[in-house]
Amino acid sequence: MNIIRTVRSVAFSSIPNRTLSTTRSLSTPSAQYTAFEVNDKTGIATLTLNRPPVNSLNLELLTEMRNCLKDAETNKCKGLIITSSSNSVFTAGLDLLEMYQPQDERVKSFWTALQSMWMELYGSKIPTAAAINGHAPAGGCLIATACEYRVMLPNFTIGLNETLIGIVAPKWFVSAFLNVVPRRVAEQAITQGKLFTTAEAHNVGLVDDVVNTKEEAIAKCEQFIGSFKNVNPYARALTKQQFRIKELQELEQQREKDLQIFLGLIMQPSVQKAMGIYLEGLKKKSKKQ
Ligand SMILES: CCCCCCCCCCCC/C=C/CC(=O)SCCNC(=O)CCNC(=O)[C@H](O)C(C)(C)COP(=O)(O)OP(=O)(O)OC[C@H]1O[C@@H](n2cnc3c(N)ncnc32)[C@H](O)[C@@H]1OP(=O)(O)O
Repeated sequence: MNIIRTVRSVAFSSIPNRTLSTTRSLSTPSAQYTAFEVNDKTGIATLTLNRPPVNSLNLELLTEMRNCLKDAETNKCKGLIITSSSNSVFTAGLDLLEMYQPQDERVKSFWTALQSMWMELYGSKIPTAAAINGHAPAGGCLIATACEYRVMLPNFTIGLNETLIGIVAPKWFVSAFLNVVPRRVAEQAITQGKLFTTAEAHNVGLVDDVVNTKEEAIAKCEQFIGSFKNVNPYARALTKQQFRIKELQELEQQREKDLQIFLGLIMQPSVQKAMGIYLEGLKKKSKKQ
């Protein structure tokens, strides 16, 4: 079996030491917000998001994620699992501070990094799975729906809630959502900015399974990835591509236009105002806790 040696990781205290002796993780100074480990026995890579308190996706985290995804594919990992080091948040979605009163060059790099990360994940040749061990609003849901399989822990929420913040979920956010949820359910939910509870998400097919612990979630993801063990990886990748190529090509061809639409929307004074109020509300809530 191909033993994977090139991995990125950071040492951080919030993740308990794995007892699995076959998991290899090397430290690289550039990885600040992610841990990337590959199990030498199964060949499955795990990418753990670790940007406390809520894994909000800023430019650096998005860039690290993309690098890990590339590494997993280059090293021919058997599959990739995405999870979080937090006990309550998978990811709170895009870092609102990147979009609120932004700096011109940084916000452009930020959106470009999001596009790149999504294309890498959505178009990944290897099987991908999300172990959703906490809330997954907006960009969190985007990451989950880009994967091929989702398992979630109870009593959390997931969905595209952009309209509630006064922003619009871009077309590629919606198309990935539509892959897993019937059109009518999707239209209603996304226009309402609905966040589904775990049970509701399971009911509409937004998540495939519900389990009680993170360990069980990882095991389910491993099981999903293991289900391809007798399938030719090349044939699998090309077949997956047939399902996903349209959205990937669309975004690839429209990247600049998508960026300009994003900038045009978030720079509108009414959108900035709505985002400011939303952020204020989050901060007040956080102080009360
Ligand atoms: C014509 C049509 C054209 C269409 C074109 C479209 C163009 C594009 C438009 C733009 C699209 C932009 C897309 C955006 C997608 C997103 O992902 S936006 C982000 C959405 N995220 C959320 O709404 C989640 C907000 N957070 C929460 O609900 C909660 O934090 C939580 C449930 C995730 C966790 O709760 P809890 O554990 O109780 O933590 P808190 O106390 O709430 O938070 C702690 C701390 O974190 C800050 N924070 C939370 N979320 C974010 C975030 N997303 N970004 C930045 N910061 C965040 C929060 O303020 C607290 O901070 P302090 O400790 O008070 O400093």
